[in-house]
Amino acid sequence: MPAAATPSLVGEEYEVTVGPVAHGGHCIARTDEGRVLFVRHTLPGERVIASVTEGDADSRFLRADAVEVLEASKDRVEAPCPFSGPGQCGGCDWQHAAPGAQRRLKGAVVAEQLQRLAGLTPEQAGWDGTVEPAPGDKVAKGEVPAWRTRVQYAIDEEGRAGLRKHRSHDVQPIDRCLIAAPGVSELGVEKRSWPGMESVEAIAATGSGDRQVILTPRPGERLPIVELDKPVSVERVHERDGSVHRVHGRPFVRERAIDRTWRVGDGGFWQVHPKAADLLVETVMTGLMPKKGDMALDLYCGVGLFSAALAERVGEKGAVLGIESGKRAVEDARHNLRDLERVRIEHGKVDRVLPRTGITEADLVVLDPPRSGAGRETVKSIAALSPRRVAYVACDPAALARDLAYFAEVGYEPRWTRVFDLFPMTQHVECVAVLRPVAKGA
Ligand SMILES: C[S@@+](CC[C@H](N)C(=O)[O-])C[C@H]1O[C@@H](n2cnc3c(N)ncnc32)[C@H](O)[C@@H]1O
Repeated sequence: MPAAATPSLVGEEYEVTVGPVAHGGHCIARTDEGRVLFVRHTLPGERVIASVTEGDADSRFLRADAVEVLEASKDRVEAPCPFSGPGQCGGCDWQHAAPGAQRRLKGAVVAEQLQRLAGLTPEQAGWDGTVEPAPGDKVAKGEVPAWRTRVQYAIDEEGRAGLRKHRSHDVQPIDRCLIAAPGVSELGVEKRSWPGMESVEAIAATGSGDRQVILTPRPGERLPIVELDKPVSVERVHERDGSVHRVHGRPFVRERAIDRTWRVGDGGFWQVHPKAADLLVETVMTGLMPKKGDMALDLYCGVGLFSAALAERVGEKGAVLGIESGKRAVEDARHNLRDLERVRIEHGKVDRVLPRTGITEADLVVLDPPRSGAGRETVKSIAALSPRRVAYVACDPAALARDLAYFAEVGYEPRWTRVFDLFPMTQHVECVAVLRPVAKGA
């Protein structure tokens, strides 16, 4: 006889006192029977009714939403966005927290990850424990920075644009997104119907005025002719099979950062916050202190942002090698850096390309991996080149902390770390850790 299915607890309600924040945009609570709950839409110290959204009687932990707040935290504010709240848009995690509290929550998560996965206190990581707002962001209560220069709208069965609900394919239709940059909102994607489409990505480039709309149709659907509220200088359509059909305009947007223009083609990575690229380059260069004649590596180099900054500093006697796995990004990087003779960009995955570059020593390394981080083998390959400084740019503090533990194994320690709130209202942060070899005899 097949074993009886464990009964689901979805919809069960528990009255709980909420404990600390955890990685993932939720807080931890325990039911009277000792079940662990990951509760969204709440804040540490609150007394809430938590309604289970995922899990059954055998689950190690349950996911839940705070559906009623019995005792509110002093950090709680009315969510500025009408689409935020239990069962609604999954895009933002901390709409209900005052801006300063959002940064404290993010700081607590970074501290917890560093301690748990790398065994580092903030002091040992060279971090003052603060999460710094991006320059120019509104940080007062009730103000929402409109920072998102790239928004991927999901389209529901009725052709309405919205954003996905938390951990779901369901779409929350919206009529505006408060964190979308003005250039994205002005396109009016939410105001028109998109029958037959699965997603619509809207991009408003920084500094050039370029805009791009990328459409992904549902299987078997035809591509529409699109008219948007604002002229779109670039407009492209993804076919389902992965090929790309050009409708009109350029197949890329031009971004501006570090006084250069960057071609970023279809699907290529570019930081979403308009201030991020300049801020991260400045932070990384301050940490690495490149010198004329240095040999520098830019791992996971995207369209070449850090490579350019390094090349300008290491001069004619130095050299920069970038490694990037995206074919289109490599083409863009080579195009973007064509004036910098001492830069070479290799196409391929870092873990495969790095051990085969023929380079046996490097003075400086910057690595900016995707959310999964770099991993032990790549960290070993970096250490084998004996760089005097390594700058690690991380969009996931868990991956950073895990990789810092690997760096410790091969004799590198953080000299300092900074943490930036480049994703206000969401749980995400960007960290930069600068590492150096552990002093001999230490
Ligand atoms: C966070 S982005 C950083 C890009 C660039 N440093 C910047 O700031 O614009 C990570 C980049 O790594 C690339 N990537 C992902 N996995 C990779 C791998 N295993 N090897 C090389 N590049 C990879 C992605 O295509 C993406 O361009």
